Amino acid sequence: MLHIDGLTKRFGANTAVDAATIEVDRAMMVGIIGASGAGKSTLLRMLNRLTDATGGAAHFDGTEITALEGAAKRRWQSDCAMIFQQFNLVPRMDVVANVLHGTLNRRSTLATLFSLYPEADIHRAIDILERLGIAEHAPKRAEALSGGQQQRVAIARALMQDPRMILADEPIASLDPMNAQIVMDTLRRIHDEDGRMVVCNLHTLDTARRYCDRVIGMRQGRIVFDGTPEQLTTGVARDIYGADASFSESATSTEIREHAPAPVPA
Ligand SMILES: Nc1ncnc2c1ncn2[C@@H]1O[C@H](COP(=O)(O)OP(=O)(O)OP(=O)(O)O)[C@@H](O)[C@H]1O
Repeated sequence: MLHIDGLTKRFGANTAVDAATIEVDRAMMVGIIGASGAGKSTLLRMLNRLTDATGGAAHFDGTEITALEGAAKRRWQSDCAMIFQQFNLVPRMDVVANVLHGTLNRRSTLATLFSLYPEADIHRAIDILERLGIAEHAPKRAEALSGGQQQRVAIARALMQDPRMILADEPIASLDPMNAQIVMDTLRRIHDEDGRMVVCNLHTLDTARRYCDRVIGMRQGRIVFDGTPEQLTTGVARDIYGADASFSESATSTEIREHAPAPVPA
């Protein structure tokens, strides 16, 4: 299914991703973890061709995606929808229009210019919003929604493309723990119900353990762990994050906890 072979990206003297090799033979939910700067975003960006690789190759279902150009490259970018930490919605546009944006690459420039959407697409957009539990917000401007709701709109926009793979780059990094859980539940559901492959960059260990079938650990551009959530022990995590014996898992946790009330000023 997805074969990544020696994929490398250099920025000048800095090697952001160093000969990454990953074999995924069936659609699953893959989590990529690692400290800030480990190369997680760069790896995803090479897969959806926002960034060109310096070396190596990636294949999806037999097609060398790192070699695609022109229309074939655009088709692939539509086949692997990307979700970002900052949602990347058009804030002043309503929710439905944001979701319909997911069809832009298969519509004519003229239709896009005049916001002419086929009725079937509008119905589909509403159906997807319903599925994600946010249809009641359809007429609102995106900027009026909470972060968690906005991220679900971004997921709806991705689904509108009917992608073969979803790449999520730190989709919960800007969310509070409650909304983080809703968004991760949504991504997991999409995987379970649609059988779509989901590759998700995550900051936090507990999220990777809880939601992913397979976890890949990156450190300084290299893949230093590739295994099941059960194999991701505290010792392994310490290697991935490059921390010493004082490494504490809670430092990378998004678990929902009761917060102690703030002290009342005297
Ligand atoms: N466009 C760029 N130009 C130069 N260097 C870059 C560029 N993008 C990323 N880098 C560098 O590549 C390395 C990997 O960055 P990347 O953003 O992929 O890491 P990350 O694991 O996703 O980090 P974070 O969790 O902070 O997003 C870093 O050293 C970063 O400074």
